[in-house]
Order: sequence, then structure tokens, then C-alpha cells
Amino acid sequence: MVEKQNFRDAMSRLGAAVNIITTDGPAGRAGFTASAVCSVTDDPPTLLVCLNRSASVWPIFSQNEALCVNTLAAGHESLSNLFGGKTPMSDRFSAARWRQGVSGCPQLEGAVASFDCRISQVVSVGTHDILFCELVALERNDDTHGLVWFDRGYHQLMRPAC
Ligand SMILES: NC(=O)C1=CN([C@@H]2O[C@H](COP(=O)(O)OP(=O)(O)OC[C@H]3O[C@@H](n4cnc5c(N)ncnc54)[C@H](O)[C@@H]3O)[C@@H](O)[C@H]2O)C=CC1
Ligand SMILES: Cc1cc2nc3c(=O)[nH]c(=O)nc-3n(C[C@H](O)[C@H](O)[C@H](O)COP(=O)(O)O)c2cc1C
Repeated sequence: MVEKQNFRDAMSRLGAAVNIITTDGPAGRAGFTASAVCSVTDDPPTLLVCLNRSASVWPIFSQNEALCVNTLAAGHESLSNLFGGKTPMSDRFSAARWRQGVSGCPQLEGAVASFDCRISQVVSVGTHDILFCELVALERNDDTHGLVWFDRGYHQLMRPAC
């Protein structure tokens, strides 16, 4: 049996993009920071997001039918901390500029990419819900540098100059 702490220590060695997952709809607006995001299939274009059911945002994401995965850029570290902590929702959103995407969910200005999705399926595993998300629209910003969560800290990824 692998201990939880041992698992987390090993998982901290897997670098991952940092994302702010937003939603809006009948249950209201919410957002949280997530590194557990992954591409599932490109036909139809689908990704997954793992959300802890004990998070304050869970009731909102479980009622709304859409979300947007906003992949963070270098410079978004403090915004990531805001959406990853015990911060009131209004403080989280007032710290950045947002547009409304096709799905109605907030899209972060200056994100590396924004994946606007409808939630197509939800599977519960252990403490988390896996949200399968089918793309309805996407935006890319190729002028930004990347941001990775590795070894419990942020690391900026610079694009090489041409
Ligand atoms: N998948 C998740 O739910 C994740 C949650 N977090 C949360 O963010 C905070 C800071 O995390 P770290 O500084 O990276 O240190 P940490 O020691 O809490 O986590 C190390 C690594 O373990 C994994 N992990 C952590 N909590 C998990 C969970 N409840 N379920 C599945 N995997 C989990 C993630 O890959 C994480 O980067 C913690 O409260 C952590 O729970 C962070 C990353 C992923
Ligand atoms: C870098 C980072 C990555 C995180 N990744 C996830 C994740 O993939 N899934 C998740 O459920 N929570 C993740 N969290 C934690 C949530 O962001 C946090 O629980 C969420 O903001 C809810 O907090 P609240 O209950 O105070 O509102 C992450 C936090 C940080 C700082």
C-alpha cells in the first residue's frame, strides 16, 4: 500500500501546466487553480479536469454545464495563488481582466490558451470528480511565455527568440 504522502512527494516531481478553471451559469460564477488537466482525445477534441469534491467551488461546477480551462502564462503566479487558496470568489476575479467566451464562462486575458468547453461527462474517483470537457471554442496567445508547477513551485518557460 503506497502512503498518501509518498504519492504526493513523487507527484511533485511531475511538472504540469497551471490553469485557472472558470465556470458561469445557473449556479453562478466560480474558478479554481488546477494542475490536474490533460488532453483525452482530439476526436472530438476533449480534455479532462480533476476537481476535489471538498473544494468550495465543487457545488457550482457540478450544477453548471460549461467550463473554461485558462492555461496560465509567466507572470500569473500570484493570480494562481489567489484561485488556489481560501479566497472569496469576488477577490479572485477582480485581480484580472476577463472576457466572456462562447459558453458564457470567463476567459482570462493574456492566458497562453483558453479552452472553452461543455462538460460532457463526470466520473467520480476517490476524492475527486473527473470532468470530461468537449471543446466548443479555443483561443491561443503565442506571444506569452509558459508557466509550470514543479517541485511545489512555479517555473517560467521562456520561448527561444527566433
Ligand atoms: N489534483 C489535485 O487536487 C491537486 C491539488 N493540489 C493542492 O494544492 C496545494 C499545494 O500542492 P503542492 O504544493 O503541489 O503540494 P502537495 O504536497 O499537496 O502535492 C504534491 C503533488 O501531489 C498531487 N496532489 C496533491 N494533492 C492531491 C490530491 N488531493 N489528489 C490528487 N493529487 C494530489 C499533485 O500532483 C501535487 O502537485 C495542496 O493543497 C494540494 O492538495 C495541487 C496539485 C494538484
Ligand atoms: C498549483 C495548484 C494546483 C492545483 N491543482 C488542483 C487540481 O488539479 N484539482 C483540484 O481539485 N484542486 C487543485 N488545487 C487546489 C484548488 O485550487 C483549491 O482547492 C481550490 O481553489 C478550492 O479552494 P477553496 O476550497 O478554498 O475554494 C491546486 C492548487 C494549486 C495552488
